[in-house]
Amino acid sequence: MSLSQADILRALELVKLPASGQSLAASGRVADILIDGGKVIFAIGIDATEAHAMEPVRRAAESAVGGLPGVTQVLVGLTADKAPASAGMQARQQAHRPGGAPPKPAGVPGVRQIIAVASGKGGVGKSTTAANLAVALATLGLKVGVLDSDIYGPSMPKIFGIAGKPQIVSGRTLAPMEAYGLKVMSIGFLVDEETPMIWRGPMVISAITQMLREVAWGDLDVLVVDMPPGTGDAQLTMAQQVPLAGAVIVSTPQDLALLDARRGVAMFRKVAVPILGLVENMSYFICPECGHRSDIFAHGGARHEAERLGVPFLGEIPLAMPIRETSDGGRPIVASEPQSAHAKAYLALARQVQASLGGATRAAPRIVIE
Ligand SMILES: Nc1ncnc2c1ncn2[C@@H]1O[C@H](COP(=O)(O)OP(=O)(O)OP(=O)(O)O)[C@@H](O)[C@H]1O
Repeated sequence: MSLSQADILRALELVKLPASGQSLAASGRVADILIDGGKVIFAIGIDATEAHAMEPVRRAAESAVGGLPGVTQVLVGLTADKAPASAGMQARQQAHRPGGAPPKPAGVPGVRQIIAVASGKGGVGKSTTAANLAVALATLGLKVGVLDSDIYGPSMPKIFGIAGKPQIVSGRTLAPMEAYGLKVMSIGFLVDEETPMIWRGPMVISAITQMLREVAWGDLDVLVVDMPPGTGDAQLTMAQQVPLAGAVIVSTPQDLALLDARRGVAMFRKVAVPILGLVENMSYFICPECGHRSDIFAHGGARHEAERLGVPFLGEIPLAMPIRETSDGGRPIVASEPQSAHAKAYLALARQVQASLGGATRAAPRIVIE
């Protein structure tokens, strides 16, 4: 017998909301129920300020539906349609909390620092930079993890050449995959390529929360989070809900990409995440035949932009065939050709990041209304 939406809602009648005692099924908060064989995915709509209070409801909903005959897997996300940056929301938060500051996201046990690698737009080489930066940080002696939260195009399984699915270690906790001495978790391991529609956008926030907190990361010095590209609500909420020590913004040197990078810097500033700096990717081209260097995109734009914005400039990564080939072939260049000039560019970047992390402390996130 196949499962229906009515079956799911019946199971959710047993789950009560903490404040009102109303059943979750009757609350009108259940949305986007997707049934695929024994796999059930749905969302619970929340106000972003309720994320903490509603987590037990999310778990209860998962176990209620998980108990239905025929259900093999359940994924439930808390979705806040709007980033909690509206004036009304802030007023509500201040009314509830005498200090006025929204709660600081809890740290992840065992993980010393979490950094985001972000870009204002897609296709600038954010994931390639994140992967090589992670390997370079490990080369410097740090214990490093990579969390690929790019719901629009998770690329870490490909960049690290990882096939298969993570194993469950206990309850809901997953073991991260491993590659080149790094612990790696990707939304790409968890969601089928055909499934993502409802995960995209708001669902991304609960997906990343689960990947942060329900993965056995063990002891890590740095967790590098590959963010989804862009500066929309999902990214803003993520920047606010992950306890970030800082953000690295990747841009190419063209004016348009730099404009987007500026938006990226503004987004992290809005939620008081320190900007570790700007990286210029595809900065210049060195001809593999003759060694001649060409500044294809008028290189240097990101350095000027960083100066203008008052953020550190972290370095330039050339546009180079070996970077693309190794990245697309599952062998990031810092691991596969560590002596190459290209790998050294990433190592220089990693040294800068390591140095700025030494001093970076996370202020309590504060939403600034402009
Ligand atoms: N410095 C570089 N030199 C040559 N190719 C590069 C470089 N950086 C990235 N690439 C290539 O550009 C393509 C896009 O890179 P990548 O997937 O890292 O970008 P992204 O910004 O994460 O993209 P998306 O926004 O789609 O996730 C890939 O084929 C990658 O191998």
